[in-house]
Amino acid sequence: MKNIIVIKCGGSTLANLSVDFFEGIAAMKQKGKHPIIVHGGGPAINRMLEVEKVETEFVEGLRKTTPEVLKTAEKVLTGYVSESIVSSLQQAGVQAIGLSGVERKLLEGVPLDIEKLGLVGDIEQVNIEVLKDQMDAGNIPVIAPIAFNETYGKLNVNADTAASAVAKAIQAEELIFVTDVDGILCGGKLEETLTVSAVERFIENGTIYGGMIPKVNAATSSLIGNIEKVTIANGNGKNKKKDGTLKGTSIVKDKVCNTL
Ligand SMILES: Nc1ncnc2c1ncn2[C@@H]1O[C@H](COP(=O)(O)OP(=O)(O)O)[C@@H](O)[C@H]1O
Ligand SMILES: CC(=O)N[C@@H](CCC(=O)OP(=O)(O)O)C(=O)O
Repeated sequence: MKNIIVIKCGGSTLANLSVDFFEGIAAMKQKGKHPIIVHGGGPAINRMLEVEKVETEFVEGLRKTTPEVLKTAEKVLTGYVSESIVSSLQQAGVQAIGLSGVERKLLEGVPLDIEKLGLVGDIEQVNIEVLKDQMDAGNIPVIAPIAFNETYGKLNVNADTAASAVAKAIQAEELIFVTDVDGILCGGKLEETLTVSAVERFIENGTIYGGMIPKVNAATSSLIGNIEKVTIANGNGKNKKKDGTLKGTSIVKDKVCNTL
């Protein structure tokens, strides 16, 4: 679909998102773009698990998910986090609707490795009709990364992975990861544009680590089909271009060498 922009709001930055940020999304819609939000909520899940005295562990950037952890993750993501984004968008003057990935099988998942990660999924299919129906009704979809699975019922999905799957399936023109840093930093300096192979080198030499790894992997895997531009930017709103769009790191395809 034309003019679709998928915006992934990282849990790291949700508390810092300003009125200005949500008004920016409302302005996008008023200009004829179709924003879709996919959100995380890792820190909020951590806080709730602490209150509930449930232990949690990350394996290669992914939360090992027992049935108990899944219950809490779902409650936090589809409840508190989703509702606060929906209400902020509505305060900015646009209609929004919270959707769990389970809703009408919006996100269909497959377990990655039950033994190692428990109920953690990758996305096998995105049923974009669910999104189209909401957009046709004038609503901005706000998606929580819980996927449906026939065997296990529900799976916990990394929100960067979910955003990338949604962007690819709906053929978005742009994917933006909003996080708590200005973009990809190298020696403290912001890299404004990086090619896929430069990103791979940065992972190899340790410049990119931790939570940035699933994000850049999701970013590079999105650079197929319609998506020409993937940006990683800060949600604090301090880093803006003259036209009001967020400044950050753009990840672009490697130039194809013409060997003829
Ligand atoms: N090269 C890098 N440049 C910037 N941040 C990096 C880099 N490598 C790792 N990071 C880390 O990635 C974090 C963002 O990922 P994460 O915490 O998972 O955010 P989110 O919740 O937004 O998905 C940053 O806060 C930073 O600690
Ligand atoms: C499998 C897995 O790790 N799921 C994540 C889902 C939320 C998420 O990805 O939130 P951020 O965007 O804040 O990282 C979790 O349970 O924390």
